[in-house]
Amino acid sequence: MARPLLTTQTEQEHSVQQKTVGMLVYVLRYDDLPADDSMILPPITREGTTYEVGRAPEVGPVALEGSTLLLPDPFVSRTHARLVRRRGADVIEDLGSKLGTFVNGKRIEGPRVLVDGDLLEIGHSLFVYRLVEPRMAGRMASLRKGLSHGPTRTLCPELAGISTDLERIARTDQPVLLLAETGAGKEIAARFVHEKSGRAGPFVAVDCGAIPDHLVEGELFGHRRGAFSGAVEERKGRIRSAEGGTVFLDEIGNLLESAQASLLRVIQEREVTPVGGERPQKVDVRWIAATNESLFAEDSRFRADLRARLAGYVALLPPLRKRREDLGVLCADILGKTGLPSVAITKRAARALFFGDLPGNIRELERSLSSAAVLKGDGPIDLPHLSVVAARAAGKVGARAEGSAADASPSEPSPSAELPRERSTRPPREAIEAALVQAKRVQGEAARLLGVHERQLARWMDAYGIPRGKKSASET
Ligand SMILES: Nc1ncnc2c1ncn2[C@@H]1O[C@H](COP(=O)(O)OP(=O)(O)OP(=O)(O)O)[C@@H](O)[C@H]1O
Repeated sequence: MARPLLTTQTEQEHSVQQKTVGMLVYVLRYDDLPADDSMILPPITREGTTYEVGRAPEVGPVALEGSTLLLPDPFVSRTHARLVRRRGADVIEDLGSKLGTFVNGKRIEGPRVLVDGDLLEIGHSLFVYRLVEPRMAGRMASLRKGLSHGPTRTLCPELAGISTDLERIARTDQPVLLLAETGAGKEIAARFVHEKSGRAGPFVAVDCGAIPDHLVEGELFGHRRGAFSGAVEERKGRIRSAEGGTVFLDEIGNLLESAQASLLRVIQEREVTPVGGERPQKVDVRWIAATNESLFAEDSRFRADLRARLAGYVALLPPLRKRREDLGVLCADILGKTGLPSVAITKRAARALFFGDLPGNIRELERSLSSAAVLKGDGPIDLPHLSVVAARAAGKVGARAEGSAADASPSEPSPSAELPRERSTRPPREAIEAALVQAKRVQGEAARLLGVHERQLARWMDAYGIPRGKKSASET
């Protein structure tokens, strides 16, 4: 008879272990942002397995030797911290390091269960912890440095999954609809599809939100000479310019309703009639559309039939705050363009920039880092060099202090204003269950493992319908 995997576990614990696997990603070092040495560590799948993290004896690349991760970081103690899989959860413990181990900007006092998206600082080295499906965790770990995604790479499991799908879809004629927040990399993804499509024609991007209303149809479909006043010569239009290639309709949600109807006809009939023309012209293009609006909302003014035409494959690209494991690659890509051999950032500035919501996504990161790299002079990037972060922090402080915005110095924002609020978002059910299992169902202990107040844990347990645990270890 086959032996159960873990004979001491209850069924509930076992299912917690099966659903997701922890994936620890070494992201970057504050003292060398463009180093481009991010690495996905093999997942810990067996009970009791441990990683130790310590300082590398010499300067060199980050190295995994057996189960020890060696960081070339002078702020890391020789034996600094340990990650251990215990009762279906991954737990981080400080091993008496000199400078401590931090989760989401807070020094840990004892063992701490990690949950999806946690930001771990060991010395000046930043890690992101993700919970992913076991199959995906294995795949990502085998890639180690991430999956290539156009001109860049990704270590984010969700984006890697989308990127793989996009590469396969690229070889078909299926239209692609990219949904993402502003600056999250829609155009990069669209160019990736074009590159992988093997289509010989050009990639033509059209910003549907930037064309004045009265010019939209002429711009897209072209016009005959004399079609309207000002049409002094014939124009091909953007769609026919992409013949044999790809049309990328950015901000499609802003397209005029009349143009939506014409575009629908073009996609259906595969022919374009220029403004003022009578004879339609055949066109062979691949359609990619993108928007940061919800075209699927009930009150959307976007035509459902056009949406259905464009949505051959729909990709929901994650915002940067959900893929912080890519920060190392992005910093290297962005700072690589500056030509600076090495760029450092102070810990407080790193927290303000990397731990915040980053509503402008990659574009915000790009602008912040590029200008900070100029402003910093010979030293590291510090808070006063991060003008966007500073302005936002000042805005928040101002909003809170009702009319006292002037009190908030834009050159010295409070880093805490940008830090994610301590576990205000509900972790997944399995993380809560794992903490309860680990704490032998003593709620106070489970709350401590999760880094929240006991009352907060109780609210989450109620929301998930998890039965209440024990008030103390002595309670039966
Ligand atoms: N890997 C990368 N390395 C460096 N810069 C990047 C990377 N990915 C994206 N960017 C930059 O981030 C910015 C936003 O990327 P992109 O234009 O693809 O996003 P978008 O979602 O299309 O933006 P928008 O919503 O404004 O149309 C661009 O300036 C782009 O050059």
